[in-house]
Amino acid sequence: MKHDVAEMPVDDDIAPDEAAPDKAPASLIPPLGETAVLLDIDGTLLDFAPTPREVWVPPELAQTLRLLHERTGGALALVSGRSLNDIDLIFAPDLFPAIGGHGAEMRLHPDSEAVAAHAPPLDKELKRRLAAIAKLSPGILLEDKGYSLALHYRLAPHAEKAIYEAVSLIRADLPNAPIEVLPGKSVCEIKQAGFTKASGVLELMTHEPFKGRRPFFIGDDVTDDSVFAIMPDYDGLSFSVGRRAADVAGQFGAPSDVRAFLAQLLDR
Ligand SMILES: O=P(O)(O)OC[C@H]1O[C@H](O[C@H]2O[C@H](CO)[C@@H](O)[C@H](O)[C@H]2O)[C@H](O)[C@@H](O)[C@@H]1O
Ligand SMILES: [Mg+2]
Repeated sequence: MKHDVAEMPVDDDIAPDEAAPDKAPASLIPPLGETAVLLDIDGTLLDFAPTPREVWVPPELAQTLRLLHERTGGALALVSGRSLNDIDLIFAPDLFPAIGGHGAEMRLHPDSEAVAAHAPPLDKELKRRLAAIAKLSPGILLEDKGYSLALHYRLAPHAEKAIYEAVSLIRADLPNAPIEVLPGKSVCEIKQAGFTKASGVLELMTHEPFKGRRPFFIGDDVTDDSVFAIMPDYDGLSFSVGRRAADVAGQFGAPSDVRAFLAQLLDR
């Protein structure tokens, strides 16, 4: 069985588009007091690692994020497919405002316990059926994010087709289930429908200190396209990483370029 086009996985080794601006000049970004900094995590701030738990936050990046958070008056948010809990563990001891789970969760202030949840958890029985797909091959890793379940195959690339086929069969069996399949980088994720990174950002931008600012967003994956699409609504800018994308103001080759760019914003 063939994958649906919408379910096709994404290659994380695509060369940057030669035609797109290959730099994101810091001069495009408004003064830090007027902008909101919105950042995807994996493949944008952080280099890919063999497994989700093995990512590493360079100390220089942590310091850059702290300073940007301070100098934007708190208007810096991480916008990730990861759960908020996971984001906090990765960046510990730092806490940043964040949208987690592809828009399922949001926390506005780093010192706030309040997390707005925008979806019920994925059905338990469905999760069990999806989890059984991991039995297809050693190396397939399960990541349970509550609102979604991710099947990672970076360590079992040969299993990609079989994973998507097995997921398609389960979906076909549940035509009315409010779920969708998100293809990612060596990952097939099944999530509740009804929220996206963009719906999370739309809500975030209604709150202080984000409200009224000109945001910029940097992201690497197809799940980031929904946020690219809404940046013009705020007179904002988008930048992609390692891939071509519509309507971006520039693109970075790799996360190391993004880290250097963010550090540069502090020197202006
Ligand atoms: O939206 P993001 O912040 O970019 O998160 C996307 C997914 O990132 C993580 O998986 C990816 O990164 C792992 C660590 O480098 C890598 O091993 C895996 O192959 C990638 O797919 C995370 O585990 C997912 O939950 C996020 O949705
Ligand atoms: Mg990413």
